[in-house]
Amino acid sequence: MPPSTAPLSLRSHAPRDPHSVSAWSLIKPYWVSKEWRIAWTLLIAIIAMDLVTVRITVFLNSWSAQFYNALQTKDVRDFPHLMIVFSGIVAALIVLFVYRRYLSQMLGFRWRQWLTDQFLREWLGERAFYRIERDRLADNPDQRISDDLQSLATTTLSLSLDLLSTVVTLVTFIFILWTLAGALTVTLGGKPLVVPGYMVWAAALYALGGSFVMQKLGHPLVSINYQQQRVEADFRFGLIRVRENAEQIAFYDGMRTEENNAKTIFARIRDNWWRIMKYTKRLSFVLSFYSNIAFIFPIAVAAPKYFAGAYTMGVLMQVRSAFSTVSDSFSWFINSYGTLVEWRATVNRLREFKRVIHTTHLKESVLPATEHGGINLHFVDAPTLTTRGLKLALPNGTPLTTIGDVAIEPGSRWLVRGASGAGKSTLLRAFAGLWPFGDGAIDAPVDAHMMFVPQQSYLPIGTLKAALAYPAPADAYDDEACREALRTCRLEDYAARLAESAHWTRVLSPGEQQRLAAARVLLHKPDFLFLDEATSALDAENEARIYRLFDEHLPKTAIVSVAHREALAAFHPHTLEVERSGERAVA
Ligand SMILES: Nc1ncnc2c1ncn2[C@@H]1O[C@H](COP(=O)(O)OP(=O)(O)OP(=O)(O)O)[C@@H](O)[C@H]1O
Repeated sequence: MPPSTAPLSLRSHAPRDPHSVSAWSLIKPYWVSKEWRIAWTLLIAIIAMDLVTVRITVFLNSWSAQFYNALQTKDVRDFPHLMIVFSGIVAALIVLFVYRRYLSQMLGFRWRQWLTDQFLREWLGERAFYRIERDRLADNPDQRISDDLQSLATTTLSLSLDLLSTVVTLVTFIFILWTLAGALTVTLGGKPLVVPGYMVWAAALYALGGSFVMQKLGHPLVSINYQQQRVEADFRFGLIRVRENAEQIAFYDGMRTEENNAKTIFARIRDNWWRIMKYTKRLSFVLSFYSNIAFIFPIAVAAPKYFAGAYTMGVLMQVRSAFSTVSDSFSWFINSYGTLVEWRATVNRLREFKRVIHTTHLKESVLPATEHGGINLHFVDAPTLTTRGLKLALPNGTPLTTIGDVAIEPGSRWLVRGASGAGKSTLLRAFAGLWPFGDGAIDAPVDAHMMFVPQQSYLPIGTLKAALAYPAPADAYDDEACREALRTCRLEDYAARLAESAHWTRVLSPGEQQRLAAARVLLHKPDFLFLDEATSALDAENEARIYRLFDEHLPKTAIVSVAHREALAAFHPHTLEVERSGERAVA
Protein backbone atom coordinates (compact mmCIF):
# COMPACT_ATOMS: atom_id res chain seq x y z
CA MET A 1 0.00 0.00 0.00
CA PRO A 2 1.35 3.51 -0.73
CA PRO A 3 2.57 5.40 2.31
CA SER A 4 0.46 8.46 3.00
CA THR A 5 0.90 10.26 6.27
CA ALA A 6 2.13 13.82 5.75
CA PRO A 7 -0.41 16.66 5.97
CA LEU A 8 -2.05 17.09 2.63
CA SER A 9 -1.00 20.64 1.98
CA LEU A 10 2.65 19.68 2.56
CA ARG A 11 2.30 17.03 -0.08
CA SER A 12 0.32 19.15 -2.45
CA HIS A 13 1.79 19.42 -5.92
CA ALA A 14 -1.14 21.50 -7.15
CA PRO A 15 -0.09 24.04 -9.75
CA ARG A 16 -0.11 27.49 -8.20
CA ASP A 17 -1.86 29.38 -10.94
CA PRO A 18 -5.62 28.99 -10.60
CA HIS A 19 -6.42 31.46 -13.36
CA SER A 20 -7.67 29.06 -15.99
CA VAL A 21 -11.08 28.96 -14.22
CA SER A 22 -12.57 32.41 -13.87
CA ALA A 23 -14.53 33.63 -10.85
CA TRP A 24 -17.42 34.31 -13.21
CA SER A 25 -17.55 30.66 -14.29
CA LEU A 26 -18.08 29.73 -10.64
CA ILE A 27 -20.87 32.26 -10.16
CA LYS A 28 -22.81 32.22 -13.44
CA PRO A 29 -24.00 28.58 -13.81
CA TYR A 30 -26.59 28.74 -11.01
CA TRP A 31 -28.29 31.76 -12.55
CA VAL A 32 -28.80 30.00 -15.87
CA SER A 33 -29.53 26.56 -14.38
CA LYS A 34 -32.92 24.86 -14.13
CA GLU A 35 -33.46 26.82 -10.93
CA TRP A 36 -33.16 30.17 -12.68
CA ARG A 37 -36.82 31.08 -12.23
CA ILE A 38 -36.90 30.81 -8.46
CA ALA A 39 -33.39 32.27 -8.16
CA TRP A 40 -34.20 35.39 -10.17
CA THR A 41 -37.61 35.80 -8.48
CA LEU A 42 -35.98 35.83 -5.06
CA LEU A 43 -33.21 38.13 -6.26
CA ILE A 44 -35.65 40.61 -7.80
CA ALA A 45 -37.78 40.57 -4.63
CA ILE A 46 -34.71 41.36 -2.52
CA ILE A 47 -33.60 44.13 -4.87
CA ALA A 48 -37.12 45.60 -4.82
CA MET A 49 -37.00 45.64 -1.02
CA ASP A 50 -33.62 47.36 -1.15
CA LEU A 51 -34.99 50.03 -3.47
CA VAL A 52 -37.99 50.64 -1.21
CA THR A 53 -35.58 50.92 1.72
CA VAL A 54 -33.58 53.57 -0.15
CA ARG A 55 -36.80 55.44 -0.90
CA ILE A 56 -37.75 55.37 2.78
CA THR A 57 -34.26 56.60 3.73
CA VAL A 58 -34.75 59.57 1.40
CA PHE A 59 -38.05 60.28 3.13
CA LEU A 60 -36.31 59.93 6.52
CA ASN A 61 -33.76 62.50 5.40
CA SER A 62 -36.37 65.17 4.66
CA TRP A 63 -38.22 64.15 7.83
CA SER A 64 -35.04 64.89 9.81
CA ALA A 65 -34.96 68.50 8.48
CA GLN A 66 -38.57 69.07 9.61
CA PHE A 67 -37.88 67.38 12.92
CA TYR A 68 -34.81 69.48 13.83
CA ASN A 69 -36.50 72.64 12.61
CA ALA A 70 -39.49 71.82 14.86
CA LEU A 71 -37.09 71.35 17.76
CA GLN A 72 -35.26 74.59 17.00
CA THR A 73 -38.46 76.62 16.68
CA LYS A 74 -40.02 74.76 19.66
CA ASP A 75 -43.01 73.90 17.46
CA VAL A 76 -45.18 71.79 19.84
CA ARG A 77 -47.96 71.37 17.30
CA ASP A 78 -45.83 69.65 14.66
CA PHE A 79 -43.81 67.55 17.06
CA PRO A 80 -46.39 64.78 17.84
CA HIS A 81 -47.26 64.49 14.18
CA LEU A 82 -43.59 64.03 13.26
CA MET A 83 -43.25 61.36 15.96
CA ILE A 84 -46.20 59.41 14.50
CA VAL A 85 -44.68 59.64 11.01
CA PHE A 86 -41.41 58.35 12.44
CA SER A 87 -43.19 55.31 14.00
CA GLY A 88 -44.66 54.49 10.57
CA ILE A 89 -41.22 54.74 8.94
CA VAL A 90 -39.69 52.51 11.61
CA ALA A 91 -42.45 49.89 11.23
CA ALA A 92 -41.91 49.76 7.46
CA LEU A 93 -38.12 49.52 7.89
CA ILE A 94 -38.46 46.66 10.40
CA VAL A 95 -40.70 44.62 8.08
CA LEU A 96 -38.36 45.23 5.15
CA PHE A 97 -35.28 44.37 7.21
CA VAL A 98 -36.71 41.08 8.51
CA TYR A 99 -38.07 39.84 5.17
CA ARG A 100 -35.04 40.94 3.19
CA ARG A 101 -32.81 38.93 5.49
CA TYR A 102 -35.19 35.94 5.38
CA LEU A 103 -35.32 35.90 1.57
CA SER A 104 -31.60 36.39 1.13
CA GLN A 105 -30.89 33.53 3.54
CA MET A 106 -33.27 31.41 1.49
CA LEU A 107 -31.60 32.37 -1.79
CA GLY A 108 -28.10 31.93 -0.34
CA PHE A 109 -28.90 28.44 0.86
CA ARG A 110 -30.56 27.37 -2.37
CA TRP A 111 -27.49 28.54 -4.28
CA ARG A 112 -25.18 26.72 -1.87
CA GLN A 113 -27.24 23.55 -2.22
CA TRP A 114 -27.04 23.73 -6.00
CA LEU A 115 -23.29 24.37 -5.93
CA THR A 116 -22.78 21.50 -3.48
CA ASP A 117 -24.69 19.11 -5.74
CA GLN A 118 -22.55 20.16 -8.70
CA PHE A 119 -19.24 19.91 -6.89
CA LEU A 120 -20.16 16.58 -5.27
CA ARG A 121 -21.08 15.17 -8.66
CA GLU A 122 -17.86 16.39 -10.26
CA TRP A 123 -15.67 15.39 -7.34
CA LEU A 124 -17.14 11.91 -6.86
CA GLY A 125 -18.08 11.32 -10.51
CA GLU A 126 -15.38 9.96 -12.81
CA ARG A 127 -13.42 9.23 -9.64
CA ALA A 128 -11.84 12.69 -9.55
CA PHE A 129 -11.71 12.44 -5.74
CA TYR A 130 -9.48 9.38 -6.04
CA ARG A 131 -7.13 10.96 -8.56
CA ILE A 132 -6.86 14.10 -6.49
CA GLU A 133 -5.72 12.04 -3.49
CA ARG A 134 -3.54 9.67 -5.50
CA ASP A 135 -1.71 12.48 -7.31
CA ARG A 136 -1.99 14.96 -4.40
CA LEU A 137 -3.50 17.62 -6.60
CA ALA A 138 -5.45 19.67 -4.05
CA ASP A 139 -5.53 19.99 -0.29
CA ASN A 140 -8.60 19.53 1.89
CA PRO A 141 -11.39 19.01 -0.68
CA ASP A 142 -13.79 18.52 2.26
CA GLN A 143 -13.23 22.10 3.37
CA ARG A 144 -13.72 23.43 -0.13
CA ILE A 145 -17.00 21.61 -0.52
CA SER A 146 -18.39 22.39 2.93
CA ASP A 147 -17.04 25.83 3.90
CA ASP A 148 -15.92 27.47 0.69
CA LEU A 149 -19.10 26.75 -1.25
CA GLN A 150 -21.21 28.14 1.56
CA SER A 151 -19.15 31.26 1.69
CA LEU A 152 -19.13 31.62 -2.11
CA ALA A 153 -22.94 31.61 -2.22
CA THR A 154 -23.69 33.77 0.80
CA THR A 155 -20.83 36.24 0.46
CA THR A 156 -21.20 36.77 -3.28
CA LEU A 157 -24.87 37.45 -2.73
CA SER A 158 -24.44 39.82 0.17
CA LEU A 159 -21.55 41.70 -1.44
CA SER A 160 -23.30 42.21 -4.76
CA LEU A 161 -26.64 43.18 -3.21
CA ASP A 162 -24.86 45.58 -0.89
CA LEU A 163 -22.99 47.06 -3.81
CA LEU A 164 -26.18 47.52 -5.78
CA SER A 165 -28.10 49.22 -2.99
CA THR A 166 -25.02 51.31 -2.23
CA VAL A 167 -24.88 52.55 -5.81
CA VAL A 168 -28.61 53.41 -5.78
CA THR A 169 -28.28 55.15 -2.41
CA LEU A 170 -25.23 57.00 -3.64
CA VAL A 171 -26.87 58.31 -6.79
CA THR A 172 -29.99 59.38 -4.87
CA PHE A 173 -28.16 61.12 -2.07
CA ILE A 174 -25.60 62.77 -4.30
CA PHE A 175 -28.56 64.50 -5.90
CA ILE A 176 -30.01 65.48 -2.50
CA LEU A 177 -26.67 66.65 -1.14
CA TRP A 178 -25.86 68.54 -4.31
CA THR A 179 -29.12 70.51 -4.22
CA LEU A 180 -29.28 70.97 -0.47
CA ALA A 181 -25.73 72.05 0.22
CA GLY A 182 -25.44 74.21 -2.88
CA ALA A 183 -22.24 75.84 -4.05
CA LEU A 184 -19.37 77.24 -2.05
CA THR A 185 -17.46 80.27 -3.15
CA VAL A 186 -13.80 80.33 -2.22
CA THR A 187 -11.24 82.96 -3.06
CA LEU A 188 -8.20 81.63 -4.90
CA GLY A 189 -5.40 84.08 -5.75
CA GLY A 190 -7.77 86.98 -5.19
CA LYS A 191 -10.34 85.55 -7.59
CA PRO A 192 -13.64 84.03 -6.41
CA LEU A 193 -14.04 80.36 -7.36
CA VAL A 194 -17.49 78.73 -7.23
CA VAL A 195 -17.51 75.01 -6.35
CA PRO A 196 -20.98 73.60 -7.18
CA GLY A 197 -22.14 70.67 -4.98
CA TYR A 198 -19.03 71.14 -2.88
CA MET A 199 -20.23 68.76 -0.13
CA VAL A 200 -20.44 65.92 -2.68
CA TRP A 201 -16.82 66.52 -3.72
CA ALA A 202 -15.80 66.62 -0.08
CA ALA A 203 -17.57 63.29 0.61
CA ALA A 204 -16.02 61.67 -2.47
CA LEU A 205 -12.51 62.83 -1.63
CA TYR A 206 -12.94 61.76 1.96
CA ALA A 207 -14.09 58.22 1.05
CA LEU A 208 -11.74 57.64 -1.86
CA GLY A 209 -8.77 58.78 0.22
CA GLY A 210 -9.76 56.29 2.93
CA SER A 211 -10.23 53.45 0.42
CA PHE A 212 -6.86 54.13 -1.16
CA VAL A 213 -5.05 53.94 2.19
CA MET A 214 -7.04 50.83 3.10
CA GLN A 215 -6.11 49.02 -0.11
CA LYS A 216 -2.44 49.99 0.25
CA LEU A 217 -2.25 48.68 3.80
CA GLY A 218 -4.53 45.67 3.54
CA HIS A 219 -3.91 43.96 0.21
CA PRO A 220 -1.50 41.27 1.59
CA LEU A 221 -4.48 40.01 3.61
CA VAL A 222 -5.87 38.19 0.54
CA SER A 223 -3.08 35.62 0.40
CA ILE A 224 -2.74 35.47 4.20
CA ASN A 225 -6.43 34.63 4.50
CA TYR A 226 -6.10 31.98 1.82
CA GLN A 227 -3.27 30.44 3.81
CA GLN A 228 -5.26 30.65 7.04
CA GLN A 229 -8.13 28.63 5.61
CA ARG A 230 -5.69 26.02 4.42
CA VAL A 231 -3.82 25.58 7.72
CA GLU A 232 -7.06 25.50 9.70
CA ALA A 233 -8.28 22.66 7.47
CA ASP A 234 -4.98 20.78 7.86
CA PHE A 235 -5.26 21.07 11.63
CA ARG A 236 -8.82 19.76 11.61
CA PHE A 237 -7.84 16.91 9.30
CA GLY A 238 -5.00 15.94 11.67
CA LEU A 239 -7.41 15.79 14.61
CA ILE A 240 -9.87 13.70 12.61
CA ARG A 241 -7.07 11.22 11.86
CA VAL A 242 -6.37 10.89 15.59
CA ARG A 243 -10.06 10.24 16.19
CA GLU A 244 -10.25 7.69 13.39
CA ASN A 245 -7.11 5.86 14.53
CA ALA A 246 -7.67 6.23 18.28
CA GLU A 247 -7.07 2.58 19.10
CA GLN A 248 -3.86 2.22 17.11
CA ILE A 249 -2.44 5.41 18.58
CA ALA A 250 -3.34 4.20 22.07
CA PHE A 251 -1.70 0.79 21.43
CA TYR A 252 1.47 2.45 20.18
CA ASP A 253 1.31 4.89 23.08
CA GLY A 254 1.74 7.56 20.41
CA MET A 255 -0.04 10.32 22.30
CA ARG A 256 3.02 12.53 22.75
CA THR A 257 3.93 12.27 19.08
CA GLU A 258 0.36 13.07 18.09
CA GLU A 259 0.35 16.02 20.47
CA ASN A 260 3.62 17.28 18.99
CA ASN A 261 2.35 16.80 15.45
CA ALA A 262 -0.85 18.69 16.25
CA LYS A 263 1.19 21.46 17.89
CA THR A 264 3.46 21.69 14.86
CA ILE A 265 0.48 22.18 12.56
CA PHE A 266 -1.07 24.57 15.06
CA ALA A 267 2.15 26.59 15.05
CA ARG A 268 1.46 27.30 11.38
CA ILE A 269 -2.01 28.56 12.33
CA ARG A 270 -0.41 30.75 15.00
CA ASP A 271 2.28 32.18 12.70
CA ASN A 272 -0.26 33.00 10.06
CA TRP A 273 -2.61 34.45 12.65
CA TRP A 274 0.11 36.87 13.85
CA ARG A 275 0.35 38.15 10.30
CA ILE A 276 -3.43 38.55 10.12
CA MET A 277 -3.33 40.46 13.42
CA LYS A 278 -0.51 42.69 12.19
CA TYR A 279 -2.41 43.76 9.08
CA THR A 280 -5.76 43.95 10.87
CA LYS A 281 -4.15 46.30 13.41
CA ARG A 282 -3.04 48.64 10.65
CA LEU A 283 -6.46 48.52 9.05
CA SER A 284 -8.17 49.13 12.40
CA PHE A 285 -6.15 52.31 12.86
CA VAL A 286 -7.35 53.62 9.52
CA LEU A 287 -10.92 52.42 10.01
CA SER A 288 -11.30 53.84 13.48
CA PHE A 289 -9.67 57.18 12.56
CA TYR A 290 -11.92 57.32 9.55
CA SER A 291 -15.19 56.55 11.35
CA ASN A 292 -14.49 58.94 14.25
CA ILE A 293 -13.61 61.80 11.96
CA ALA A 294 -16.78 61.10 9.99
CA PHE A 295 -18.76 62.40 12.97
CA ILE A 296 -17.40 65.93 12.78
CA PHE A 297 -16.05 66.24 9.24
CA PRO A 298 -19.34 67.10 7.45
CA ILE A 299 -20.25 69.73 10.05
CA ALA A 300 -16.79 71.25 9.71
CA VAL A 301 -17.19 71.43 5.92
CA ALA A 302 -20.73 72.87 6.17
CA ALA A 303 -19.91 75.26 9.04
CA PRO A 304 -18.91 78.29 6.88
CA LYS A 305 -22.34 78.34 5.23
CA TYR A 306 -24.18 77.69 8.51
CA PHE A 307 -22.44 80.58 10.25
CA ALA A 308 -23.08 82.74 7.21
CA GLY A 309 -26.79 82.00 7.80
CA ALA A 310 -27.28 80.01 4.60
CA TYR A 311 -28.56 76.93 6.49
CA THR A 312 -31.07 76.51 9.28
CA MET A 313 -30.30 73.95 12.00
CA GLY A 314 -32.66 71.49 10.26
CA VAL A 315 -30.89 71.88 6.91
CA LEU A 316 -27.51 71.53 8.60
CA MET A 317 -28.62 68.22 10.10
CA GLN A 318 -30.10 67.13 6.80
CA VAL A 319 -26.85 68.00 5.02
CA ARG A 320 -24.90 66.14 7.64
CA SER A 321 -27.02 63.01 7.33
CA ALA A 322 -26.92 63.16 3.50
CA PHE A 323 -23.16 63.66 3.66
CA SER A 324 -22.80 60.59 5.92
CA THR A 325 -24.91 58.51 3.56
CA VAL A 326 -22.90 59.65 0.53
CA SER A 327 -19.53 59.13 2.18
CA ASP A 328 -20.70 55.75 3.60
CA SER A 329 -21.69 54.72 0.09
CA PHE A 330 -18.41 55.94 -1.34
CA SER A 331 -16.75 53.95 1.47
CA TRP A 332 -18.42 50.70 0.49
CA PHE A 333 -15.04 49.38 -0.49
CA ILE A 334 -13.43 50.40 2.80
CA ASN A 335 -16.23 48.92 4.89
CA SER A 336 -16.38 45.67 2.95
CA TYR A 337 -12.64 45.29 2.68
CA GLY A 338 -12.37 42.40 5.16
CA THR A 339 -15.23 40.51 3.51
CA LEU A 340 -13.84 41.17 0.05
CA VAL A 341 -10.48 39.80 1.11
CA GLU A 342 -12.02 36.58 2.44
CA TRP A 343 -14.21 36.30 -0.63
CA ARG A 344 -11.17 36.56 -2.92
CA ALA A 345 -9.40 33.84 -0.94
CA THR A 346 -12.45 31.56 -1.13
CA VAL A 347 -12.90 32.14 -4.85
CA ASN A 348 -9.23 31.41 -5.53
CA ARG A 349 -9.44 28.13 -3.60
CA LEU A 350 -12.56 27.07 -5.52
CA ARG A 351 -11.09 28.08 -8.86
CA GLU A 352 -8.07 25.95 -8.16
CA PHE A 353 -10.26 23.05 -7.02
CA LYS A 354 -12.52 23.23 -10.05
CA ARG A 355 -9.57 23.40 -12.39
CA VAL A 356 -8.05 20.32 -10.72
CA ILE A 357 -11.31 18.37 -10.97
CA HIS A 358 -11.63 19.23 -14.65
CA THR A 359 -8.01 18.50 -15.44
CA THR A 360 -8.21 15.07 -13.83
CA HIS A 361 -11.34 14.27 -15.83
CA LEU A 362 -9.75 15.35 -19.06
CA LYS A 363 -6.40 13.82 -18.37
CA GLU A 364 -7.59 10.28 -18.01
CA SER A 365 -10.63 10.19 -20.21
CA VAL A 366 -9.30 11.93 -23.30
CA LEU A 367 -5.55 12.22 -23.21
CA PRO A 368 -2.97 9.45 -22.72
CA ALA A 369 -2.36 9.06 -19.01
CA THR A 370 1.41 9.45 -19.06
CA GLU A 371 4.07 10.66 -21.37
CA HIS A 372 4.97 6.99 -21.83
CA GLY A 373 1.66 6.32 -23.51
CA GLY A 374 -0.55 5.34 -20.59
CA ILE A 375 -2.60 2.23 -19.99
CA ASN A 376 -5.64 2.10 -22.24
CA LEU A 377 -8.66 0.49 -20.69
CA HIS A 378 -11.15 -0.72 -23.32
CA PHE A 379 -14.54 -2.28 -22.77
CA VAL A 380 -15.04 -5.09 -25.24
CA ASP A 381 -17.89 -7.41 -26.12
CA ALA A 382 -16.09 -10.58 -24.98
CA PRO A 383 -16.33 -12.63 -21.80
CA THR A 384 -12.56 -12.67 -21.05
CA LEU A 385 -10.49 -10.00 -19.32
CA THR A 386 -7.21 -9.67 -21.22
CA THR A 387 -4.08 -7.60 -21.00
CA ARG A 388 -1.94 -6.75 -24.01
CA GLY A 389 1.69 -5.74 -23.50
CA LEU A 390 0.77 -4.38 -20.09
CA LYS A 391 3.51 -2.53 -18.20
CA LEU A 392 2.97 -0.72 -14.94
CA ALA A 393 4.87 2.41 -13.95
CA LEU A 394 4.91 4.86 -11.05
CA PRO A 395 3.25 8.27 -11.52
CA ASN A 396 6.69 9.80 -12.20
CA GLY A 397 7.20 7.35 -15.09
CA THR A 398 9.63 4.94 -13.35
CA PRO A 399 8.86 1.41 -14.63
CA LEU A 400 7.35 -0.77 -11.91
CA THR A 401 6.69 -4.15 -13.47
CA THR A 402 5.86 -5.88 -16.74
CA ILE A 403 2.71 -7.98 -16.87
CA GLY A 404 2.59 -8.69 -20.61
CA ASP A 405 -0.32 -10.67 -22.06
CA VAL A 406 -2.73 -12.39 -19.70
CA ALA A 407 -6.24 -13.77 -20.36
CA ILE A 408 -8.55 -14.21 -17.37
CA GLU A 409 -11.43 -16.48 -18.40
CA PRO A 410 -14.81 -16.57 -16.62
CA GLY A 411 -14.66 -19.02 -13.72
CA SER A 412 -10.85 -19.16 -13.72
CA ARG A 413 -8.76 -18.78 -10.54
CA TRP A 414 -5.56 -16.73 -10.51
CA LEU A 415 -3.08 -16.26 -7.71
CA VAL A 416 -0.97 -13.10 -8.04
CA ARG A 417 2.30 -13.44 -6.17
CA GLY A 418 5.42 -11.34 -5.74
CA ALA A 419 7.57 -9.52 -3.24
CA SER A 420 6.15 -6.67 -1.21
CA GLY A 421 6.14 -3.49 -3.28
CA ALA A 422 6.42 -5.39 -6.59
CA GLY A 423 3.19 -3.89 -7.90
CA LYS A 424 0.47 -6.49 -7.16
CA SER A 425 -2.06 -4.02 -5.75
CA THR A 426 -1.12 -1.63 -8.53
CA LEU A 427 -2.10 -4.29 -11.08
CA LEU A 428 -5.56 -4.49 -9.47
CA ARG A 429 -5.78 -0.69 -9.56
CA ALA A 430 -5.05 -0.86 -13.28
CA PHE A 431 -7.82 -3.48 -13.76
CA ALA A 432 -10.19 -1.13 -11.92
CA GLY A 433 -9.21 1.78 -14.17
CA LEU A 434 -7.65 3.61 -11.24
CA TRP A 435 -4.03 3.41 -12.46
CA PRO A 436 -3.28 4.93 -15.87
CA PHE A 437 0.52 5.02 -15.44
CA GLY A 438 2.34 2.62 -17.70
CA ASP A 439 1.85 1.16 -21.17
CA GLY A 440 -0.27 -1.38 -22.99
CA ALA A 441 -3.96 -2.17 -22.89
CA ILE A 442 -6.56 -3.88 -20.77
CA ASP A 443 -9.67 -5.25 -22.51
CA ALA A 444 -12.44 -5.64 -19.98
CA PRO A 445 -15.77 -7.33 -20.76
CA VAL A 446 -18.40 -4.67 -21.15
CA ASP A 447 -21.20 -4.89 -18.55
CA ALA A 448 -19.24 -7.39 -16.43
CA HIS A 449 -19.71 -6.83 -12.72
CA MET A 450 -16.25 -6.38 -11.22
CA MET A 451 -15.68 -6.37 -7.51
CA PHE A 452 -12.46 -5.40 -5.75
CA VAL A 453 -12.01 -6.45 -2.14
CA PRO A 454 -8.98 -5.01 -0.32
CA GLN A 455 -7.38 -6.18 2.92
CA GLN A 456 -9.58 -3.85 4.92
CA SER A 457 -12.91 -3.25 3.25
CA TYR A 458 -14.65 0.06 3.56
CA LEU A 459 -17.66 -0.17 5.88
CA PRO A 460 -19.94 2.86 5.87
CA ILE A 461 -21.21 4.14 9.22
CA GLY A 462 -24.85 3.09 9.51
CA THR A 463 -26.79 -0.15 9.79
CA LEU A 464 -25.04 -3.48 9.48
CA LYS A 465 -27.26 -4.23 6.51
CA ALA A 466 -26.07 -1.08 4.71
CA ALA A 467 -22.45 -2.05 5.46
CA LEU A 468 -23.09 -5.53 4.07
CA ALA A 469 -24.88 -4.36 0.93
CA TYR A 470 -22.38 -1.60 0.09
CA PRO A 471 -22.03 -0.17 -2.55
CA ALA A 472 -25.61 -1.21 -3.30
CA PRO A 473 -28.27 0.50 -1.17
CA ALA A 474 -29.35 -1.34 1.99
CA ASP A 475 -32.72 -2.29 0.50
CA ALA A 476 -31.16 -3.94 -2.55
CA TYR A 477 -31.21 -7.32 -0.74
CA ASP A 478 -33.87 -8.80 1.48
CA ASP A 479 -33.11 -9.44 5.13
CA GLU A 480 -33.17 -13.21 4.84
CA ALA A 481 -30.56 -13.22 2.04
CA CYS A 482 -28.35 -10.95 4.20
CA ARG A 483 -28.74 -13.15 7.29
CA GLU A 484 -27.97 -16.26 5.22
CA ALA A 485 -24.78 -14.65 3.79
CA LEU A 486 -23.65 -13.70 7.32
CA ARG A 487 -24.34 -17.17 8.69
CA THR A 488 -22.50 -18.79 5.75
CA CYS A 489 -19.43 -16.70 6.61
CA ARG A 490 -19.65 -17.65 10.28
CA LEU A 491 -21.04 -14.35 11.46
CA GLU A 492 -24.12 -15.94 13.06
CA ASP A 493 -24.01 -13.56 16.03
CA TYR A 494 -24.46 -10.59 13.74
CA ALA A 495 -27.29 -12.09 11.70
CA ALA A 496 -29.80 -10.76 14.25
CA ARG A 497 -28.25 -7.27 14.28
CA LEU A 498 -28.88 -6.22 10.68
CA ALA A 499 -30.83 -3.10 11.65
CA GLU A 500 -28.29 -1.96 14.25
CA SER A 501 -26.38 1.23 13.44
CA ALA A 502 -22.69 1.53 14.37
CA HIS A 503 -19.23 2.55 13.22
CA TRP A 504 -18.66 -1.07 12.13
CA THR A 505 -14.95 -0.69 11.44
CA ARG A 506 -14.51 -0.05 15.16
CA VAL A 507 -16.92 -2.75 16.31
CA LEU A 508 -15.81 -5.72 14.19
CA SER A 509 -12.41 -7.40 14.51
CA PRO A 510 -10.24 -7.35 11.35
CA GLY A 511 -11.06 -11.05 10.76
CA GLU A 512 -14.78 -10.37 11.19
CA GLN A 513 -14.51 -7.44 8.79
CA GLN A 514 -12.91 -9.75 6.22
CA ARG A 515 -15.68 -12.31 6.71
CA LEU A 516 -18.26 -9.53 6.33
CA ALA A 517 -16.55 -8.59 3.04
CA ALA A 518 -16.80 -12.25 1.95
CA ALA A 519 -20.51 -12.22 2.80
CA ARG A 520 -20.82 -9.05 0.71
CA VAL A 521 -19.21 -10.91 -2.20
CA LEU A 522 -21.71 -13.78 -1.83
CA LEU A 523 -24.58 -11.32 -2.00
CA HIS A 524 -23.23 -9.36 -4.97
CA LYS A 525 -22.14 -12.41 -7.01
CA PRO A 526 -19.69 -10.50 -9.24
CA ASP A 527 -18.42 -11.79 -12.60
CA PHE A 528 -14.85 -10.86 -11.73
CA LEU A 529 -13.63 -10.85 -8.16
CA PHE A 530 -10.30 -9.32 -7.18
CA LEU A 531 -9.12 -10.10 -3.67
CA ASP A 532 -6.14 -8.12 -2.38
CA GLU A 533 -5.00 -10.00 0.73
CA ALA A 534 -8.68 -10.05 1.57
CA THR A 535 -8.38 -13.10 3.85
CA SER A 536 -5.03 -12.25 5.48
CA ALA A 537 -6.54 -11.73 8.95
CA LEU A 538 -8.21 -15.17 8.99
CA ASP A 539 -6.78 -18.39 10.37
CA ALA A 540 -5.88 -21.01 7.76
CA GLU A 541 -9.06 -23.02 8.33
CA ASN A 542 -11.39 -20.03 7.94
CA GLU A 543 -9.46 -18.80 4.93
CA ALA A 544 -9.78 -22.18 3.19
CA ARG A 545 -13.45 -22.26 4.10
CA ILE A 546 -14.06 -18.87 2.46
CA TYR A 547 -12.37 -20.08 -0.75
CA ARG A 548 -14.42 -23.30 -0.71
CA LEU A 549 -17.55 -21.14 -0.30
CA PHE A 550 -16.54 -19.09 -3.33
CA ASP A 551 -15.98 -22.29 -5.33
CA GLU A 552 -19.37 -23.59 -4.27
CA HIS A 553 -21.44 -20.35 -4.65
CA LEU A 554 -19.55 -18.55 -7.41
CA PRO A 555 -18.41 -21.18 -9.91
CA LYS A 556 -18.71 -18.81 -12.88
CA THR A 557 -16.87 -15.96 -11.20
CA ALA A 558 -13.27 -15.34 -12.23
CA ILE A 559 -11.21 -14.83 -9.07
CA VAL A 560 -7.86 -13.04 -8.97
CA SER A 561 -6.26 -13.22 -5.52
CA VAL A 562 -3.25 -11.27 -4.37
CA ALA A 563 -1.83 -13.24 -1.44
CA HIS A 564 1.40 -14.27 0.22
CA ARG A 565 0.22 -17.57 1.76
CA GLU A 566 1.38 -20.71 -0.03
CA ALA A 567 -1.72 -22.66 1.03
CA LEU A 568 -3.87 -20.59 -1.31
CA ALA A 569 -2.09 -22.03 -4.35
CA ALA A 570 -4.35 -25.09 -3.98
CA PHE A 571 -7.40 -22.98 -4.87
CA HIS A 572 -5.78 -21.25 -7.85
CA PRO A 573 -4.75 -23.32 -10.89
CA HIS A 574 -3.12 -20.20 -12.48
CA THR A 575 -0.34 -18.12 -11.03
CA LEU A 576 0.90 -14.70 -12.06
CA GLU A 577 4.30 -13.78 -10.65
CA VAL A 578 4.84 -10.04 -10.38
CA GLU A 579 8.44 -8.90 -10.19
CA ARG A 580 9.53 -5.35 -9.69
CA SER A 581 10.97 -3.87 -12.88
CA GLY A 582 11.65 -7.38 -14.20
CA GLU A 583 10.13 -9.81 -16.63
CA ARG A 584 6.75 -11.32 -16.08
CA ALA A 585 6.29 -15.03 -15.56
CA VAL A 586 2.96 -16.76 -16.07
CA ALA A 587 2.50 -20.36 -14.96
N1 LIG B 1 0.09 6.81 -5.47
C1 LIG B 1 1.36 6.35 -5.51
N2 LIG B 1 2.36 7.21 -5.74
C2 LIG B 1 3.63 6.77 -5.81
N3 LIG B 1 3.99 5.50 -5.64
C3 LIG B 1 3.05 4.60 -5.40
C4 LIG B 1 1.68 4.97 -5.31
N4 LIG B 1 0.95 3.87 -5.06
C5 LIG B 1 1.84 2.83 -4.99
N5 LIG B 1 3.09 3.29 -5.19
C6 LIG B 1 4.33 2.49 -5.18
O1 LIG B 1 4.17 1.44 -6.08
C7 LIG B 1 4.88 0.30 -5.61
C8 LIG B 1 3.98 -0.92 -5.68
O2 LIG B 1 2.94 -0.78 -4.74
P1 LIG B 1 1.86 -1.93 -4.53
O3 LIG B 1 0.91 -1.46 -3.49
O4 LIG B 1 1.33 -2.31 -5.86
O5 LIG B 1 2.75 -3.10 -3.98
P2 LIG B 1 2.33 -4.59 -3.60
O6 LIG B 1 3.06 -5.49 -4.51
O7 LIG B 1 0.86 -4.72 -3.56
O8 LIG B 1 2.95 -4.65 -2.15
P3 LIG B 1 2.42 -5.39 -0.81
O9 LIG B 1 2.56 -6.84 -1.06
O10 LIG B 1 3.35 -4.89 0.20
O11 LIG B 1 1.00 -4.92 -0.62
C9 LIG B 1 5.34 0.61 -4.20
O12 LIG B 1 6.73 0.92 -4.22
C10 LIG B 1 4.53 1.83 -3.83
O13 LIG B 1 5.22 2.70 -2.96
